[in-house]
Amino acid sequence: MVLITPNRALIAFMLAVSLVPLFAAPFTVTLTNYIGLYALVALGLVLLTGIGGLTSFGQAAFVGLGAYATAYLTTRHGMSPWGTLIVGMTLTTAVSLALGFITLRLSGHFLPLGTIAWGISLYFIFSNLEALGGHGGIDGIPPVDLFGLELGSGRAFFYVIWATLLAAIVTTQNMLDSREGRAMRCLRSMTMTEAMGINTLWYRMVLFMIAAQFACVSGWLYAHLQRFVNPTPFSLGHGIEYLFMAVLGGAAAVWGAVFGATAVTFLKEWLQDLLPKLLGATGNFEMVVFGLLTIIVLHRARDGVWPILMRAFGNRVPQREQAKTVEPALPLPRRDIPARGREVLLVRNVTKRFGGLVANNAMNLTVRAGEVMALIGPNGAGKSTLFNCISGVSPASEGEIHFMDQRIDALASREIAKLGISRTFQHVRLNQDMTVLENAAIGAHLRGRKNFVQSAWRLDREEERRLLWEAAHQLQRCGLGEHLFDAAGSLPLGKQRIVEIARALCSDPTLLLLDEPAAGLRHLEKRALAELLDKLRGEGMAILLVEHDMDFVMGLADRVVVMEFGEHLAEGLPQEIQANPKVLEAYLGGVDA
Ligand SMILES: Nc1ncnc2c1ncn2[C@@H]1O[C@H](COP(=O)(O)OP(=O)(O)OP(=O)(O)O)[C@@H](O)[C@H]1O
Repeated sequence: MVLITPNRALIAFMLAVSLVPLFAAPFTVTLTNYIGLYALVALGLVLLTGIGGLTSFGQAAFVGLGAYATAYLTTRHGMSPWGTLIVGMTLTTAVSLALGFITLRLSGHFLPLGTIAWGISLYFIFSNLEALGGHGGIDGIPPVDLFGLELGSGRAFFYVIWATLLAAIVTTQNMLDSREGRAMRCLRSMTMTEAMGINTLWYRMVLFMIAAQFACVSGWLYAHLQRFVNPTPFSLGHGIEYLFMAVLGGAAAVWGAVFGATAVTFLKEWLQDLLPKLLGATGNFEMVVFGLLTIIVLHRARDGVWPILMRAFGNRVPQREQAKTVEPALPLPRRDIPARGREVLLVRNVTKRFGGLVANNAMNLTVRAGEVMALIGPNGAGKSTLFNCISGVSPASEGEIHFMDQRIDALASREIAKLGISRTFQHVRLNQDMTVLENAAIGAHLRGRKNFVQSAWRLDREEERRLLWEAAHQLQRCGLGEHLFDAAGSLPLGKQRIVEIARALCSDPTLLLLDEPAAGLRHLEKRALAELLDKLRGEGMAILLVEHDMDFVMGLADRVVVMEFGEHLAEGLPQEIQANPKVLEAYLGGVDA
């Protein structure tokens, strides 16, 4: 059976599309032009919604911005269409960054509401501004001139539209398959992503801006295809239609945008013919059908139709072809290792309150380079809370935390990650759909520099090889060498915890915080983990671990701190702790005493 990979599908699809202007009827050419324009907008929504988990109803307004910018500037000021494209994109950048900066910092419904407000406002601006022609719009938009060739007809302009869409698809796929793309694909797990040093607000802004740019370019193309603009195609209703295209096609699949745009365009044509005949009246009845279909898709096929089609055709790689080898590369530069025995972490009188509950009460702790410190205590003693305070995931209410002589208790978790603290989570936080290798590589994010533009144009390949080589190396050290290309979600939970350790190691940390690393592991796996941690200690790493498996802790830790009810109960060598009556009484309930 011939495997239909996304790249093969892309080539076959583009070949088929390129024949349309040569053989198809004018109506089909027009329809295909519109599909290309819609797909470009839906592609932006795939990034925004499917990848970033953000919803925008305002994409039609960005299309309008691109269309009106060129309509106004070419007809009123005689600018060249290429010049207006730059103006439109600059304007879009400014608006999307401003809108994103205001709404993306706030969680919940602020972005959808903000984009609705933006969509409505712009529509009314287009409709009411005299200079923009009001409801009547602007006509007489000149055709685009390409290398002296005037692209006046739909057939001539066809290739410009589809070449633009192709470039957008390829660059989007490139970007997603990179350090920048991995960060974007993890944006739904904000706590983890920030703890890996990634500025999630920045990446949400970037996604919002890219989606707005795709919409703006679509608007520019639309204006020069139609040679006329009016406010109707840029209304909120059309913003919802774009969203429907992305949801129907598959908001997480780049190809879902093309499929969604094609399906909705044909469906709309068909319904606009059929429904008036059936109902005996005219009106936008197709919108009712789209509304019902959206509910069905969200209920029955949350990932949209595209992944279902791909599975039906035997391809189980949802987004793109993935290489199954890791190319050797130069090792990444490492940070200086502190001298063995140097105090790396100092926790002084840290208190953490959740309302009236005191989860940590005046906790004290030190961890030195080249030692494994275990933090133990019964359930609910406050161990994970202390981890969260140290790593900046949830800041302490009182007290001081110092790392390598620098006070860190007021820093955000991504700033703390930059200094050299990396952690795992009690409840595993991996992107289940990404490969084990990609998940581990998230940990190395801060060791790369290339930005999303460089990634989109594949100018990051050397760095990418080094990052993936590092991720593969750390996974191999952790005993996961044979799982590099498995989806992280396919591994048993115990192994997923080890992936988290490899991810933390990819950041080349000075201090490693491990929250219950041995949970869910079998005996031999625990032994291998203990050997790995022992090796890391030997290399000078400081390790603080929370663990309930006493055999594991007592066999590995240099020192143990015991917590109870959020307080420091005891501290000492493992054998001292095992013999401490307070610990036996309070922690072990005196069972073994
Ligand atoms: N975000 C939160 N909001 C309110 N209470 C919280 C929050 N996080 C933790 N707590 C409470 O703080 C206390 C300490 O919880 P924590 O998870 O730190 O304990 P733990 O020692 O890690 O327990 P376990 O070993 O079961 O993981 C518990 O009573 C818990 O319910």
